[in-house]
Amino acid sequence: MSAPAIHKGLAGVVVDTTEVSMVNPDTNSLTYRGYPVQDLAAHCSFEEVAYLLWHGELPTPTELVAQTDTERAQRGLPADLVMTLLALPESAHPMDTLRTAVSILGANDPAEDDNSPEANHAKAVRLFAALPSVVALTQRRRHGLLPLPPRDDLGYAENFLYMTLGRVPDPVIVRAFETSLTLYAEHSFNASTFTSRVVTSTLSDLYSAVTAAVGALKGSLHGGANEAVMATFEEIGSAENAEAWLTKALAEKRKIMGFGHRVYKKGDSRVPTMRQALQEVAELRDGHELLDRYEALAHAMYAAKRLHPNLDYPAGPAYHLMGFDTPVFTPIFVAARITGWTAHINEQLASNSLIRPSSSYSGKPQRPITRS
Ligand SMILES: CC(=O)SCCNC(=O)CCNC(=O)[C@H](O)C(C)(C)COP(=O)(O)OP(=O)(O)OC[C@H]1O[C@@H](n2cnc3c(N)ncnc32)[C@H](O)[C@@H]1OP(=O)(O)O
Ligand SMILES: O=C([O-])CC(=O)C(=O)O
Repeated sequence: MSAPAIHKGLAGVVVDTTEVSMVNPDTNSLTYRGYPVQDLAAHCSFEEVAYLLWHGELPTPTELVAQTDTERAQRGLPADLVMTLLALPESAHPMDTLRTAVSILGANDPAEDDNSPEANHAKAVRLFAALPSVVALTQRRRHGLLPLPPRDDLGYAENFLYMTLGRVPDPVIVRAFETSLTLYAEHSFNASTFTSRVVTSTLSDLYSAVTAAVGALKGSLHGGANEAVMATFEEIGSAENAEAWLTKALAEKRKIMGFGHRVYKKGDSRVPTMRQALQEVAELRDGHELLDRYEALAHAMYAAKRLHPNLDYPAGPAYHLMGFDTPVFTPIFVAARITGWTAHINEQLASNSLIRPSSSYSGKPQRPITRS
């Protein structure tokens, strides 16, 4: 019997179809429900993008108002959830706090085990509404500040920034932040989305699938890279050090976070849009020196390994200049990706098959128990 082919990391394996988004590395394009992500970032609010991912079409004004009303009404966190989150150790990573918050929101939802599309859509909007409050709570706690109540007179991105930073920043910052949310919202069968689909395929509940997806996104080979990028810029110190820093890091066989991608081998389709947003934030926030480090490392990396930046590379420094602490970068990614994850959860349920691949055994041959 010949040994089965092993698809390590499932690289290149097509496991299902999806109507949610298409990543095309040949044309370097990404579409959500058929719309190029760059066009969505330029012309639509993040709330409209969320609606599109969930429903397959952009909303009419009436549909958008209905979704907005539901979302704004659920932005606040229940007091007992706030108490529980504040009881976690101060050293807890904000991704741990967020993962715990999703789990508690699930335990408190009487419809947790209702897997109908309607019930799961209601849960998706509930998490979409609540997650910015959790992210804001974690950042404010790091500075000894109490959570701020949400404002229902502000759009999603503005309110997110207001609750975290304590004020609505310049419209340039709001727009750049909203762009990042749209770019982060969805990316086909990436590791965290696939995780959510694996959990869903067992007929578990949406909150469990999202909790698991948060865990998958935390890793530095996936969403955690946006935080690791900032650590890299701090280690480098200044643009002049970038090349020498990289030579040493590569000699030590380190992975350089924010570079490379499983699917895009000629560059990440989202990077030019986020690089432009970073530029605008840097101009407003005196970020030229950070931009110099960004360019110096990107050039050195291309020269050394022919590897391009992925979305986490411009997003990390952009969030830094907007005023977010590095440990809340990946939680922001969660708040955006909740839209894509939940669209995939309902798609998985609509045509479910248990996800359970096979393995090739490489352990000891069968043997009897022998005791002396
Ligand atoms: C939003 C997102 O999640 S985007 C991804 C964010 N993650 C990161 O930025 C982490 C850094 N990047 C990586 O580790 C990888 O590029 C991944 C995990 C994203 C993709 O990995 P894979 O598709 O498995 O690519 P693979 O690891 O086969 O890379 C091919 C070669 O390039 C090297 N390589 C790829 N990325 C990097 C990197 N960032 N730094 C150094 N070397 C790298 C690999 O070591 C490998 O070299 P080898 O052939 O000598 O072993
Ligand atoms: O697609 C991937 O493997 C990772 C990624 O870029 C994303 O999830 O946005």
